[in-house]
Amino acid sequence: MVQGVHSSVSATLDLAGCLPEFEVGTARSLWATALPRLRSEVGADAYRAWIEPLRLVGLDNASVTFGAPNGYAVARLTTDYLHRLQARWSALDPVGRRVRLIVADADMIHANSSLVQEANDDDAELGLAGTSAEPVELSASAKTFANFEVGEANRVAVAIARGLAEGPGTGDLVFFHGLHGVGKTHLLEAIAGRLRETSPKKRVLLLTAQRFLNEFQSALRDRETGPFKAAVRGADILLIDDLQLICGKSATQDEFFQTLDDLISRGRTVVCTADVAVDGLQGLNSRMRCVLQGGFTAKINEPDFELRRAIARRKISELNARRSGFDLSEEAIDLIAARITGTGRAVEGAVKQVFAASTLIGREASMEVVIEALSGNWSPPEKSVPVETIKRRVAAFYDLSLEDLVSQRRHRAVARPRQVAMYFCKRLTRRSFPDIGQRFGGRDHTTVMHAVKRIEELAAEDVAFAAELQEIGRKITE
Ligand SMILES: Nc1ncnc2c1ncn2[C@@H]1O[C@H](COP(=O)(O)OP(=O)(O)OP(=O)(O)O)[C@@H](O)[C@H]1O
Repeated sequence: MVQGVHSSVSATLDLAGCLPEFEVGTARSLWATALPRLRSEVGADAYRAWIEPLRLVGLDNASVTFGAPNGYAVARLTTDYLHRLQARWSALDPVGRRVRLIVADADMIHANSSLVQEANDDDAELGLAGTSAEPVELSASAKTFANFEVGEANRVAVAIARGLAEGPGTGDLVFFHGLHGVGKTHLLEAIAGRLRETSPKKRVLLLTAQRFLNEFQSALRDRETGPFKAAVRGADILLIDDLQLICGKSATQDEFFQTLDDLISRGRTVVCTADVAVDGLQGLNSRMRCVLQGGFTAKINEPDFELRRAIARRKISELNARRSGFDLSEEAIDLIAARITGTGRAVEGAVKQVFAASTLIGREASMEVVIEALSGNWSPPEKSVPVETIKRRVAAFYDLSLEDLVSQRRHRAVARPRQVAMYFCKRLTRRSFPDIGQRFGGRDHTTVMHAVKRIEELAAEDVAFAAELQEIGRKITE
């Protein structure tokens, strides 16, 4: 998994058992020796932004591991600075260990916050810090604006996020909400990553609300809330993910409210996400509700067909970086986007499933492999409806005969209702594209895929058509 972050300048000898003593303490002083040189090589700003936050978190016979505060930092370090880190390290280490980079703590972004500092200091004793340290799958997990696909579903949220990342205002409170998997965390990480580039001096803290809760409760238990408060309130920009997790926890909510109040009154920025809109947050106290309602709010919707295609393409190219040669045809991408009608995470999961299937059998991801891999992954229809019922209800709605609906006539007055009927067959049954095609006058599966896509596009563009679809859907399922 970590191969992606290895430098090519690596020692590949099997050194186990024949190493000179090389303790963690030695490694730390060696790193301390390398730092001034690195600073002069990369310049003070880049040093502060990328290298200074690194912590030595692991050491074995073959490699030395540094923890960076997030996937974005790992990606940036790997592309721009790993060769230098490796060169400096190799010049000092008698056995030339390979330099590896991992995310030391996915929740905490800002390495200079006292919370992270303390964690690193404690962990350093162990040589392998933070049991939570997870190796990073490089391109797949660095969440940036560059790898976040934009469409109607998330355009407003992305514009706000970009604005914050380029230059946060003073005292802004922003609230993003949307279903699980629509990309809220991705956006927060993108904001944090970009801020580290544009404003390396700003203290950016990204926490899940769960982490906020845990840290706060453990501080309460120890009767020592001061350091926790100082760390959180010391942020210039506080990003809190999954706010719904602290709803109903009254002491934590109060603390969060005070934090928010304190930060905003001092012109700092707070960004929160949740899986529902403010009104839907159960157990949120009225003060918090009121404050959140006063901020900027943007909903991130589920992606439409086009956006799902873009996300699928993006995830394919990220996986391609891990196994070159992995690619999918446009037809296969259409199939995924038409069939996986959930969130970005669902699309990503489907692509990964195809990747795993084609890797397992050591074959190209042909259409056959894609269909096979996704067969257990179809989103279940909300309600299973016989194809004949769909055809009859759609024909009745448009005042057409059943024969017209399945005929070869291509006049728009017949072709559009046919597409609508195909769309509902896909949405409300488990039938495959070829099967549906067969039931509409022996048409090809690509015609059905095109129909689904077209209807989704029209519904996104035209409110009246979306309402018409809803009405037809209601008639079919009543
Ligand atoms: N528009 C998009 N472009 C690229 N990737 C996306 C997009 N939307 C979602 N994803 C991907 O889907 C996955 C899930 O996204 P993320 O974790 O950000 O969702 P979330 O809304 O925070 O979910 P949760 O509420 O469960 O935390 C991530 O790997 C993310 O990169």
